[in-house]
Amino acid sequence: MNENQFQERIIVKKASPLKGTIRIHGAKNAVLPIIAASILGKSEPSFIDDVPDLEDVRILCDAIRHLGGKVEYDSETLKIDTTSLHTTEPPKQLVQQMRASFLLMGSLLARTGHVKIYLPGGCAIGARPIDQHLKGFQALGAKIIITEEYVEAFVKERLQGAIIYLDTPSVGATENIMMAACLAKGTTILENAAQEPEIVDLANYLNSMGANIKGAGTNLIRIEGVEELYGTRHTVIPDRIETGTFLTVAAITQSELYLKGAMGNHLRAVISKLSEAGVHITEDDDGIFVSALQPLKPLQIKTLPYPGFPTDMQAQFVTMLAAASGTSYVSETVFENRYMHCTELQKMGANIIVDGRHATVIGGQPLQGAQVRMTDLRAGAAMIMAGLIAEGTTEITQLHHIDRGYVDIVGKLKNVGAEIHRMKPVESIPVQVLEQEEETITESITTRILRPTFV
Ligand SMILES: CC(=O)N[C@H]1[C@@H](OP(=O)(O)OP(=O)(O)OC[C@H]2O[C@@H](n3ccc(=O)[nH]c3=O)[C@H](O)[C@@H]2O)O[C@H](CO)[C@@H](O)[C@@H]1O
Ligand SMILES: C=C(OP(=O)(O)O)C(=O)O
Repeated sequence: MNENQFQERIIVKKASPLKGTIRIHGAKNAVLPIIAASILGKSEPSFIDDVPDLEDVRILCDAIRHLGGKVEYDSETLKIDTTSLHTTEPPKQLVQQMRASFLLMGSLLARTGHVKIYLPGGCAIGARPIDQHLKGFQALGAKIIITEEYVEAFVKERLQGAIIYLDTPSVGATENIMMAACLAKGTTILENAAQEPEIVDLANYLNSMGANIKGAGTNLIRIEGVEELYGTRHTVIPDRIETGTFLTVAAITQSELYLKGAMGNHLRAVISKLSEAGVHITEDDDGIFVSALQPLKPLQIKTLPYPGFPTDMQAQFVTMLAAASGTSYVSETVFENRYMHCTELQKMGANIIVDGRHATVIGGQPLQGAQVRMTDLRAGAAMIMAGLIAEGTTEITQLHHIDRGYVDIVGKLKNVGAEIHRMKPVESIPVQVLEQEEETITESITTRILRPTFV
């Protein structure tokens, strides 16, 4: 018995070409800021539709409940009522589980004039400072105290509109400052703002709550502060990273898939790179059809803020390129420590050389099934992709990473023909069983413990 059996894990086997339809869920990175923004609604609940059932969503909803909000989740609709709040201190243990929890800062500060929030956790893909968020709040007139563990911010009356230039187009800082500025007195101009589709979705939600935001989706956002915001109804955009992930799954397994609900407009850089690699993609009003029946060509990729190539697709592309015929070059310019999946891919036989922010992927080396870990969320998807083309069986642990951001990825892949199962960890084995079944123990325990939790 190997030590992995004491952990929950995904077992994946080499796949024949996959075929069928995969439904794309609402975007994690859109719904999280929207949940944080719901705090700004002083009257009427918000109804958020197409909310993916993800661990990050559950954690943020728990944080809202802790603050005094009422949250219900039914049939992918979240009802959030934040008309009365009773604390401005989100709980440490929830905040430290995820990066997006820090987005509670802008909305709590604007709504109540105070917030005390612990420094956020999340995927270890780089240092991930919060200086641009704080710079924005200070410009809006907040007094800030920072310790090694938490940040506390106060404002006497209302925040005041300001001109804020972001040193780097941070997604989270743009969202946090945009939320805070909605209730500030006067006009805020946010320069060098991030332009991601999730920012546009957040601005649409805020505007429908009564805010006055113009320019979201460009690098200059103008926010006229209003007196009050109220709950509203909003549908979350489809997840472009989940879509991109399944596009690369199709590419690496030489498959044909239809991604229902996917929106190509948010994925121009990814679709363009896949086309360059020889993958055929057609879009219609309901989704994206991908056909990858030719050998993959190598690529050069550089991750950049939107509309550039997304860092959240880098791990999946590196894995796909390990199966291409030729050498690819990848540069990661957004996060300084986002190649941990390469070490795991190397265990499977991939020929990848990492040098600082650059990775050279020498494609075409056959992969072998191995025991590997998910080192972060997207690396988790990358491990599954590698398992789908590796000879034999791949066992993947550290599944909490994938649960943060993909709704039932195992079930979705199984539905299109993949041999993939999620296994519960082995429970402790009674000594007498070990003694009685000495001869047949390996097989009987293995059969008992390898029961899939999803069928
Ligand atoms: C919940 C969510 O939406 N997460 C996404 C969001 O993360 P997140 O909002 O954390 O990412 P940012 O855009 O803020 O980070 C981009 C870069 O800016 C730097 N930075 C950021 C803030 C700051 O105050 N100072 C600073 O220097 C970061 O270290 C990083 O190098 O955008 C990232 C970049 O597309 C994605 O990978 C994440 O999936
Ligand atoms: C890095 C990611 O998320 P987060 O910012 O929540 O850690 C991601 O979605 O790939």
